[in-house]
Amino acid sequence: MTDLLDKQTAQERSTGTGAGFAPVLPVDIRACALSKSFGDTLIFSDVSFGLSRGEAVAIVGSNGTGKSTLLRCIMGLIAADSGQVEMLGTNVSAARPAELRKLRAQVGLVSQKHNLVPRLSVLSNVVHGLLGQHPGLRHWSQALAPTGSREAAMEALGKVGLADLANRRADRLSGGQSQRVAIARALVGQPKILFADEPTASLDPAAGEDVMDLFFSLARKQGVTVVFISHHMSHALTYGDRVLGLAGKKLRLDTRADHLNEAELRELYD
Ligand SMILES: Nc1ncnc2c1ncn2[C@@H]1O[C@H](COP(=O)(O)OP(=O)(O)OP(=O)(O)O)[C@@H](O)[C@H]1O
Repeated sequence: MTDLLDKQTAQERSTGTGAGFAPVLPVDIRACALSKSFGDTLIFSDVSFGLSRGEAVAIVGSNGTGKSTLLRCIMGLIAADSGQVEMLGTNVSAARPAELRKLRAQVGLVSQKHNLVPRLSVLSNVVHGLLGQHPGLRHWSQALAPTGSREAAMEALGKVGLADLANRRADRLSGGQSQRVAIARALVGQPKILFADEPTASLDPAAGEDVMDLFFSLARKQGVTVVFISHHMSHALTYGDRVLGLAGKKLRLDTRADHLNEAELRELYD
């Protein structure tokens, strides 16, 4: 579980001071002894960790070690076979559908394939980020959305530097622009937790760096707790406060990023 040092790291970042005693922050995510198999194939077992408010944690590991599966278990998109997940004080594993919907409205996701609706405008795609809070047709298209929602979506687009592309169809964007729209969509509802599954996988190195910088500067400004999967060791060490490593069907690593170097991280892949 999260130690006091990790809590102080998150607090130091959120206050920007790094000085004095930090109050203990709430634990936003607590995973306890999670195990998951698909059929007869065990993916991982006995995975436990906790994340404090405002912490950024990178999940790393070789292909197929179960990083995405772990993320989906934490988010309650699939059920773990055993163990428990608590998110923002709700027991995800035992939550009723209405509780899960309420929880998901406080959570944002940026995935590898940004999953925009291609034939809709950029602005409508960002308005979709409010569907968790306002289910229904009014938040399907910007033309139907209430003024407040349209304004929130425009503000989010402004933060990612794409306000001037609000009316462009999403399928006319470059990969980097699409991923920025996906970030705006994830942030528009002011989530408490952001999940990102290899957010730079489809981008060239320069665009990937830009997207990571933008994603983390916005997330940190808003004090959001971030869980991200990355195959880039430098990203894990630069943007994560902590690194969780999956290998051999177990959580093999749970270490502060500033206590790790790339060579140590590479050992996880041997
Ligand atoms: N719905 C599913 N049904 C059966 N097997 C699955 C399912 N989803 C994932 N798997 C398997 O579980 C294992 C872990 O997959 P997962 O996508 O979680 O790994 P990963 O670490 O995220 O991989 P990568 O780094 O390649 O993205 C893989 O062997 C995958 O084929």
